[in-house]
Parts: sequence; C-alpha cells; structure tokens
Amino acid sequence: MTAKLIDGRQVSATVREEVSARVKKRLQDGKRAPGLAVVLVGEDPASQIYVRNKRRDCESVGFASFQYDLGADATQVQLESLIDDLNDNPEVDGILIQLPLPPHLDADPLLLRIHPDKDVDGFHPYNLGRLCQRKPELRPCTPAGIIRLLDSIGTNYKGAHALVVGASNIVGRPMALELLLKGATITVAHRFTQDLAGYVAQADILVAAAGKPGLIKGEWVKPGSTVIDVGMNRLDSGKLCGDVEFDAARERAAWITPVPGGVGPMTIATLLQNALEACERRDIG
Ligand SMILES: NC(=O)C1=CN([C@@H]2O[C@H](COP(=O)(O)OP(=O)(O)OC[C@H]3O[C@@H](n4cnc5c(N)ncnc54)[C@H](OP(=O)(O)O)[C@@H]3O)[C@@H](O)[C@H]2O)C=CC1
Ligand SMILES: Nc1nc(=O)c2c([nH]1)NC[C@@H]1CN(c3ccc(C(=O)N[C@@H](CCC(=O)O)C(=O)O)cc3)C=[N+]21
Ligand SMILES: [Mg+2]
Repeated sequence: MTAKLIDGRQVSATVREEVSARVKKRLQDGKRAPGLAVVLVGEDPASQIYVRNKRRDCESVGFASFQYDLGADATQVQLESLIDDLNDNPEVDGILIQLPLPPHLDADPLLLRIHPDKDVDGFHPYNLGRLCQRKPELRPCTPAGIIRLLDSIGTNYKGAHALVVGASNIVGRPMALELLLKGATITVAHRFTQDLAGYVAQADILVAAAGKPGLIKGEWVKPGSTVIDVGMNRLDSGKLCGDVEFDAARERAAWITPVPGGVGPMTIATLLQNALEACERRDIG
C-alpha cells in the first residue's frame, strides 16, 4: 500500500477562507476586525520566519495585526507590563508570545499572565483544564489543527487506538486529550517508554511529536494506519524533516502527512480560527 497524502496546505487554505468570510461578515455588520498581537523576543531565525508567516496570514484574512519585536535583552518585567497592556487593550483579541524565549526569561509565569480569554495558543492552565474536562474553549493550535486534518479524511476515532509520541505541554499532552475527546483509546509515549516499536505497531492513528528526526521507523508502522508527523527538524543539509521515516512509512500507512506541508500550515490556520473565536466571544460577553 502507498499512503495517500494529507494535504495541510489545502485544508489550511479552506480554514483561512472560512475565517476570512466570517471577518468580512463582521465588517459588513459594522463590527471591528479581530486583533492579534504577536510578541517576538530576540532574533532566533526560525522564530522570525514563523512570526512573519503568522503576521502575513493574519493580514490575509483581514485581522488587525499588532507587532511587538523586543530585543534579546528584554526583561521579565518589561514583558509582564506588555502583557498587562495587551490584556487591557480592547482592540486586541488574541495574544501570542512566540516560544522559545531567550534563556534569561521564564515563560511559564508570562503564559499564566495572559488573560485566558485572549490565550489564542491555548497554553493557559485554564484552557488546558477546560479541554481536560471535555469542555474546550480556546484549544492548543497544533493538536486542534491535527484533529481538523483527521476529520478531513473521515477518521473513525471510536474503537481506534491512537498513539501520541511526545508529552510536551504544547503538543503531546493536549493532542492526547483531543483524541480522547473524540473517542479514541490513547497511549502516550515519551522518553522513558520502552518498546516504542511495539506501541507503534498497534497504532491505528500515530501522532509523532518528539522532535527527533527518523525516530519512528517505517517498518514499525501498522499497515493501513494514519500517520501524522508533527516533527519539524532542520537537517544540516538545510532540509526540513519530520520524526517519521517518510518513504518507508508511506509504503505501509493508508494516510500520511508530509513535512513540510502537513501539520505546520494547520497550526497557523487554527491560530487564526482561535483569534476569531476569541473576538466573537468577547463581543457577546
Ligand atoms: N508543525 C507544527 O506546527 C509544530 C511543530 N513542532 C515540532 O514538534 C516537535 C515536538 O515539539 P515540542 O512538543 O514542542 O517538543 P518538546 O521537546 O517540548 O517535547 C518533546 C517530547 O518528546 C519526548 N521525546 C523525546 N525523545 C523521545 C524518544 N526518543 N522517544 C519518545 N519520546 C521522546 C519528550 O519526552 P520527555 O517529556 O520525557 O522529555 C517530550 O515529551 C518538534 O520537532 C517541534 O519543532 C512543535 C510545535 C508546532
Ligand atoms: N507561542 C507559540 N505558539 C506556537 O504555535 C509556536 C511557538 N510559539 N513556537 C514554535 C512552534 C512551532 N510552530 C510552527 C508553526 C508553523 C509551522 C509551519 O508553518 N511549517 C511549515 C514550513 C515552515 C518552514 O518551511 O520552515 C510546514 O510545515 O509546511 C511550523 C511550526 C508554532 N509554534
Ligand atoms: Mg501551537
């Protein structure tokens, strides 16, 4: 079997069109455009690219984009006061602090300081808690974007065994909660897991999010399964690759996401969806 590709660029374009149409409708109704604030600290080249893409997509769907580029020497107190200002700013519906921050800054208290209603990354404990309790509000972008991809191929979650490789707060853990919410039976693998190969062989849905190129061998993959590769690893050659041995996995899976062009574009599209939702919710409440 050669797996069909799950086209994240195509599905994300559909999401952007949906968001764009809802923004247009708001403007026709005399309402304001959603506002998204993206905060970049320092000059990490990968972060600069991601932030540029986020701002570009933001503008392409008609949002107001608020940009904050702080030097690598920005202090914790400076960031705290910026977050306080953005929390109070009525034109800002969503606040995103690009991670990772330079090592002298502590991300956790900053993420906690973002008002949960403006937490478009879905990283605040309030929003993670809501997902945990089956009543999600703002959902972490990468896992929610992956669910959208899985829905787009008609995934049957109930009765499926889903394996999530990686247990970070921003990808692996919320991914497991999203799959659980859909009715899958979940396993979460991490650094201390023994016999990763054995779990992969039993996974109808595999989500690889460890950040280790080639960690998942193609020959482990369950025939007929769906493989979602979240890994974004830059090789010395400059080439971007995932955590899964793509060519070999493709010979066994039924569906697979490419890297690039799979999960990455969905993360940004879901961010836009979250910002619109945050905006619509603030209008009512
Ligand atoms: N496409 C996209 O939109 C996005 C892509 N990414 C990419 O996804 C990957 C993961 O990101 P993130 O969650 O932030 O990374 P982290 O480094 O925070 O988390 C990685 C997780 O994988 C686990 N892990 C590491 N090595 C192994 C191993 N050998 N076997 C099993 N589990 C292992 C770690 O275990 P432990 O907890 O024990 O340390 C940890 O839970 C990265 O490549 C990142 O670039 C991230 C965000 C968005
Ligand atoms: N507060 C915060 N929120 C995040 O959501 C967040 C973050 N910080 N820090 C870094 C990670 C990583 N991340 C990606 C988003 C898009 C692509 C993406 O668009 N990837 C393209 C290719 C990009 C390229 O070519 O380099 C693709 O896969 O096709 C990748 C990775 C969001 N993150
Ligand atoms: Mg995210």
